[in-house]
Amino acid sequence: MTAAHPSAAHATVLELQGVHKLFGDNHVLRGVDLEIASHEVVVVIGASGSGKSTLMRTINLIERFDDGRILLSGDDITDPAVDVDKVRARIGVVFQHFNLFPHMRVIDNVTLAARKVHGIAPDVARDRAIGLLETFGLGDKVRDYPDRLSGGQQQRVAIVRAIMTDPELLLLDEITSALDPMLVGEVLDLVRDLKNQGSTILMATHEMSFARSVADRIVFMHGGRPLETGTPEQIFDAPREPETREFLARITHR
Ligand SMILES: Nc1ncnc2c1ncn2[C@@H]1O[C@H](COP(=O)(O)OP(=O)(O)OP(=O)(O)O)[C@@H](O)[C@H]1O
Repeated sequence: MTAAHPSAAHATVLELQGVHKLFGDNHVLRGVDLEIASHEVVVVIGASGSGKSTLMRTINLIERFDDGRILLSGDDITDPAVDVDKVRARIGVVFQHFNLFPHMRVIDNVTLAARKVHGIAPDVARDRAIGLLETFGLGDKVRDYPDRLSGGQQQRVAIVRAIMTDPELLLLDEITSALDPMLVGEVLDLVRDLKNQGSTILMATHEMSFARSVADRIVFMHGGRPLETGTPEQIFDAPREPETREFLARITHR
């Protein structure tokens, strides 16, 4: 397995410049600067409430933010004139809760937004969905309803849905937090497959061993901004900042 490493040869997919977000007087994001290169897997770690989900939701334009800029492959997606649906077709998102429609079969869950929001022709969407479901071991679930699937299978379906538009960036927000521990591995294996296929991924997780094995770069969020960023070895084995050391000691002993 060859890990993708950020280098000058890789184009920048995502760039955050001084992003601030407040909920009332709760100043959650305090000037976040972050760059992600093409094919890079960046994992965001940090204490509960440090703003990881808010960061994800801000990038996908679910949360309005208060200051700063976000560029996607050089395009300012925070310009008020942007077409939000077009931006969202370029960013795949998976949340903690799968949010599949219970009354729709897997194939329809996977193709719905691609057809209705992103304008992909129904037969093209269907062929692509079946191909992806087969690739990720869900080929026999195409016509099932979500309640016939395990939580891990449902989350894999949600990931397939997120990559239907072949997005430039995939945001994965605590995608294993709601799963039975037995089912976490199959979902993380799919993320590993996506990395090996060259996806560009920003992921928030509490799965530290996965972060260590898959991330090209770890971002430690603290005090509303990335306090420390580095390779997994730098962050987990030789953190510079006392806050990083304290966080890691706490989760190790949990
Ligand atoms: N919709 C909202 N309205 C008001 N406050 C919010 C909202 N969403 C998040 N917050 C606040 O923003 C802060 C950061 O929350 P966020 O969910 O981003 O943290 P997190 O790092 O993802 O936490 P966790 O690891 O528990 O998922 C918290 O203080 C939270 O209460």
